[in-house]
Amino acid sequence: MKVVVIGAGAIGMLVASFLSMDHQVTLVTRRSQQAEQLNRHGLKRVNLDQTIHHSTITASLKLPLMNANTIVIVAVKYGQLQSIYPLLNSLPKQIPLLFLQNGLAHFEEALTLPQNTIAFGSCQFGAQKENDHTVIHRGAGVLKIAVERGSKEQFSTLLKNKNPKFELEYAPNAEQMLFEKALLNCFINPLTAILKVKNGYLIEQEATLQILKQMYVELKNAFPKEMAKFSFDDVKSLCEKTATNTSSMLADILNERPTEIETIAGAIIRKASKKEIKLPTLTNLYYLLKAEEGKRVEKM
Ligand SMILES: NC(=O)C1=CN([C@@H]2O[C@H](COP(=O)(O)OP(=O)(O)OC[C@H]3O[C@@H](n4cnc5c(N)ncnc54)[C@H](OP(=O)(O)O)[C@@H]3O)[C@@H](O)[C@H]2O)C=CC1
Ligand SMILES: CC(C)(CO)C(=O)C(=O)O
Repeated sequence: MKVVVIGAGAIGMLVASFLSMDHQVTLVTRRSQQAEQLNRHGLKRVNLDQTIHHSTITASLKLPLMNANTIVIVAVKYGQLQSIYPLLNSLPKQIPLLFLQNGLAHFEEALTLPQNTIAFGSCQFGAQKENDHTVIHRGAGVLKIAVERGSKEQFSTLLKNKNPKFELEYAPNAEQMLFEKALLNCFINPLTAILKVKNGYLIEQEATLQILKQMYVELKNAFPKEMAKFSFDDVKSLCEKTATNTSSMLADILNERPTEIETIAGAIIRKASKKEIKLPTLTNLYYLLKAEEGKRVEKM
């Protein structure tokens, strides 16, 4: 089938690289230099075991011609979606869309698009962009796909993938899946971005472990049903599996880009606040991260 991936960042390049092993993939970039690099050198993936895979994909600034057998995957950051919505709006209604953002804010926005089939993904793995044509796989984990509207069948070819290095699975409820992932991101993303450490560091140090534990107790108190799905060991396990990853929020801080703090921690804090429950640890991390983002504005 034809797969169009919009956004050639860490996740877009990793997903495009794995899917190109079975499908015809077009990677839509924002910058012409990146499209040129990808078309000249190909897309290079550094696997978990350090082996190298070269993928054959087409890179382009524009969307390719699509047919009934095309899926569009949106792999830009939440803050960049606003610039993509007009493009998605203009696509035929029959083209299924799959959104791969972390956080909660894109859920309702995506559902206002006219496409018949809208799905959401939850990436439980790490990816790091090394340069415009190289991506590093940082931690094994599944890509969960939940179809919120329309036909699950449109994703069945994609889900037939049997690559053990890149597992895909259906999740029954998109909103729940995104909520659970956002909770997990609350443990890893703000703290790694504030401390400027890789994910694994959080469970190596007693001090950071204590912060994670405190946050676990507070989140469990606020969201007992959702938090019942994972134990503190699951939080540790995600840190362990993605130990060498630069979290997506740390990557934003290091590259002086806006972070996804609002759609991740902000959204969770607001949900708790609606229940009149405070999340002091997460709220402190939220403000520290905002202060870190503010520093960049001052520098300019
Ligand atoms: N990285 C990770 O380990 C994980 C990330 N995620 C989530 O996946 C999502 C993507 O994150 P990630 O890949 O890390 O982000 P990146 O910042 O690495 O990639 C985003 C890409 O989108 C591109 N882009 C922005 N605007 C447009 C546009 N209008 N048209 C085409 N491309 C555009 C950017 O291009 P340019 O470079 O030119 O600005 C960039 O390459 C986020 O929601 C993140 O939270 C989830 C799990 C793990
Ligand atoms: C899975 C994890 C924690 C990987 O770093 C991630 O979602 C992110 O970086 O945003």
